[in-house]
Amino acid sequence: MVFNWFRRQHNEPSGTPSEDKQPETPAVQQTQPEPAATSTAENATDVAVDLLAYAKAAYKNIQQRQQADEQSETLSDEATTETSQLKEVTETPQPQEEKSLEDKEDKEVFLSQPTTDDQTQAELSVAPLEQATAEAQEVENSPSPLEIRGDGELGTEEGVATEPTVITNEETQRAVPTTLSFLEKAAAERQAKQERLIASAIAEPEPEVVQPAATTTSRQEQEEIPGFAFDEGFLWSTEVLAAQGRRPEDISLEEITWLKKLRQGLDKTRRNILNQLKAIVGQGPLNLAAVTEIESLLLQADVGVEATDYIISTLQKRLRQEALPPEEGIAYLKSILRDMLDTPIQKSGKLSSFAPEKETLNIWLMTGVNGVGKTTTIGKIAHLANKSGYKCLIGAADTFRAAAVEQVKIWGQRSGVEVIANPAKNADPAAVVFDAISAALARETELLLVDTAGRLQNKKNLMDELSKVRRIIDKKAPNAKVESLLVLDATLGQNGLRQAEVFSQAAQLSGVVLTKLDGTAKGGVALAVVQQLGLPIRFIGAGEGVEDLRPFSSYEFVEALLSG
Ligand SMILES: Nc1nc2c(ncn2[C@@H]2O[C@H](COP(=O)(O)OP(=O)(O)OP(=O)(O)O)[C@@H](O)[C@H]2O)c(=O)[nH]1
Repeated sequence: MVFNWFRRQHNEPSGTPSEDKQPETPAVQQTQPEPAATSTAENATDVAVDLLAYAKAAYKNIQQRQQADEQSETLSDEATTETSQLKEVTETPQPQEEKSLEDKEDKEVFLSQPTTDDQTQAELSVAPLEQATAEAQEVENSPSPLEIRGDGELGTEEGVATEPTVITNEETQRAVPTTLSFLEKAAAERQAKQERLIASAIAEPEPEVVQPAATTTSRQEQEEIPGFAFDEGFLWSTEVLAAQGRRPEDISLEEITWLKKLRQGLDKTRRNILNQLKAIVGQGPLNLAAVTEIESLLLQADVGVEATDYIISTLQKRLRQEALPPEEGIAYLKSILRDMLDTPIQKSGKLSSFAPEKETLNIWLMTGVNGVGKTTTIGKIAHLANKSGYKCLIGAADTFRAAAVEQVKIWGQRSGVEVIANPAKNADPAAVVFDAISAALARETELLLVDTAGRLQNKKNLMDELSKVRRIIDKKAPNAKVESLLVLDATLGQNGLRQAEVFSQAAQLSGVVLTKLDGTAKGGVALAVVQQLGLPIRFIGAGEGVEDLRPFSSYEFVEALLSG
């Protein structure tokens, strides 16, 4: 079953994701951690233990999938090597001076009847392959130095522990009589080595001193997935996914990597505001000094005046009713931010997950000024679409700048998606859109991503061009589901929002993509976007790589911004 990266759930066998399987905005509210005031120290420990067990299970699953992938890769590599070696030997038997003609004939006969039981001299010609299989088996059979049992404890299998056997070439050679012919000697050596391998495969390692589960497991796990540690970032990411009702077996390496990246991107903003906010909201109703301090913290984080005012007044209302301990105050603040981020979607009555509709032509117009990451975003969305099983196409309608077409073509190659472009210089963007829609209809494309020009002389030109493109779409694909997404560079803060206002008048925008959250961006700009533009954020980008973009989740974003 294909994983739908837009909806973040598996597609049904029909290819259509089940809307009912998981709530659109996953059970965040219900699964929010209990407020500190009502939870006892004991159940806090229980929650921590549960989360640790959950994280371990998720890590183990990722690990197993990685190993399975590696094994299948190795096996297919081996199979390829085996086939090519056999082919080579069969097709072009190399004459060897020291071997008799008889030997060579034997070899050819054996290769054409590889299942014979008798060990002929010719068998040795495939020894490396058999050896490889035996070695693979050895890896499979040999116990890992420290096993995690089903009960989560660490231990070894029952039985007498013996030192793992190390086989040296010298030892193997010593066991073989020297009076044998070269080929016989090789066969005997191989046999001896195999016997030693089998013996070592069932040998037990020295019993380990059992360490406390958490520390030993994490150390072992750290060693087992190269470059992917069972660390604080992993724990935080799994906690965020657990809170959204995800099962440990469904969690992928990509999701963890993404969440860690997002959190890292917002690290600076979080460090700048979190502790101070905690201290202020934990002091009861906000006095003037507290209001001024929160205001300055939020404005520095690019939240913008409008959104800052809203946050403070909503917070104040609650704090006047009851005093909240710091943790609970932050939990309440998080809920305000989530509500703000989700409001545009709720108002529009649309689904909170944003995905192309299957078996329908979806046209997503990507707009935004040059340099904000529009082309990169198109490439990343195309990659997500491809991975999620959608038929995707890109229309290179940013003809204003010649290099833009070339750039989008490169992203098309990177994401494995075809690009429709017009080679003529300064081609009419509407004509490119026309061609792209024709191609999309002919190929039953489900998602057509259209790159549009951002750098036009003035607002009127921009408006004219975008309206022309919309007219073509309405005429040529009246049933298509059209979205117009504005790409905004988060590092530009309030300046970016001013550009956004121009586009929102010109392009009938339906959503925003926020890019470069991995850089110097202050995450608060997301709140300014929804408050000032009234548009939902649909995707966020946090890096230049093809995997560095994901559908926006208010829950994940706010956790990355405000969880300590
Ligand atoms: N750090 C970071 N860089 C990004 C991100 N998205 C895009 N970029 C970089 O921003 C630069 C501009 O990106 P483009 O995709 O070319 O932007 P554009 O809006 O298409 O602009 P033009 O190419 O001029 O049309 C490139 O160097 C990208 O690698 C992001 O999420 N994080």
